[in-house]
Amino acid sequence: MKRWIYFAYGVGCYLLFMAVYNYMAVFVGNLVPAGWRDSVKTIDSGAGPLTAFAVAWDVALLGLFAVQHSVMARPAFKRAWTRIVPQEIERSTYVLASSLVTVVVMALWRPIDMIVWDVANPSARALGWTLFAMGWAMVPLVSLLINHFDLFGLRQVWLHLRGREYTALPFHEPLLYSRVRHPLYIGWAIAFWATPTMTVGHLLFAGVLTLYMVVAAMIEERDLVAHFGDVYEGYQRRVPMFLPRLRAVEED
Ligand SMILES: C[S@@+](CC[C@H](N)C(=O)[O-])C[C@H]1O[C@@H](n2cnc3c(N)ncnc32)[C@H](O)[C@@H]1O
Repeated sequence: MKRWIYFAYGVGCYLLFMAVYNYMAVFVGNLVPAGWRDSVKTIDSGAGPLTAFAVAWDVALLGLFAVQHSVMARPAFKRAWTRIVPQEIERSTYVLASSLVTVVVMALWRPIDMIVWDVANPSARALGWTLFAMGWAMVPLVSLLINHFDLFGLRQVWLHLRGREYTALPFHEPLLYSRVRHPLYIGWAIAFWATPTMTVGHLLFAGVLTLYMVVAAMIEERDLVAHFGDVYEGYQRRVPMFLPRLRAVEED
């Protein structure tokens, strides 16, 4: 019975994350039909002036997101945390906490409507939207490369349901991972930055989260070196963090 409860909990956390992820794309892209703009919150919905308070408020919300994400992902936190939360549902609980914090950030977000750029050319606008769609598609696709189901806690509850021991995933460098070490974060950055109309609020969101991902990647790599040892250190020497090397430059 307990196995089924854990499994249902894991699936529930996963489905909640998927719903939040889809709403986040709507939120960041302001993808709300005209008639619904008063009732569905987006990054730019409602008039919001540029004030020091609005900037501080939004940065504090993003700080909350960063702290939850990074602290709960650390091995030391997990060791302490799993004295309270069963090991099998630790990852699902992380996914649940991340989803709830993301909902809080979006719900309490204060839009700052001053325009930074607004592309007029229709082809350039279409290019902006194409990049936006690519970014939001890239995140789940890249997660499939390393192991989507482990990342979101489903593998853990599935193995438990089948009465099998959890095994940590091996190091690998499939497709994009052979060009850059953090393609998932590249996907997020594209999703946040690609827009034909950029407001100060949206710029703050994209800028702070991009900065956070750079710091998060450095912290994550310390754990990956501790976990995979020489293999990951060799990977660090061969493969750049975020920007792929151009072959022509490599051969020079
Ligand atoms: C949220 S994912 C982000 C992965 C990476 N930072 C990126 O942007 O693509 C974090 C987890 O992916 C796993 N991971 C990252 N790189 C990996 C690799 N090359 N091989 C296996 N697992 C990896 C680690 O377990 C890490 O905790």
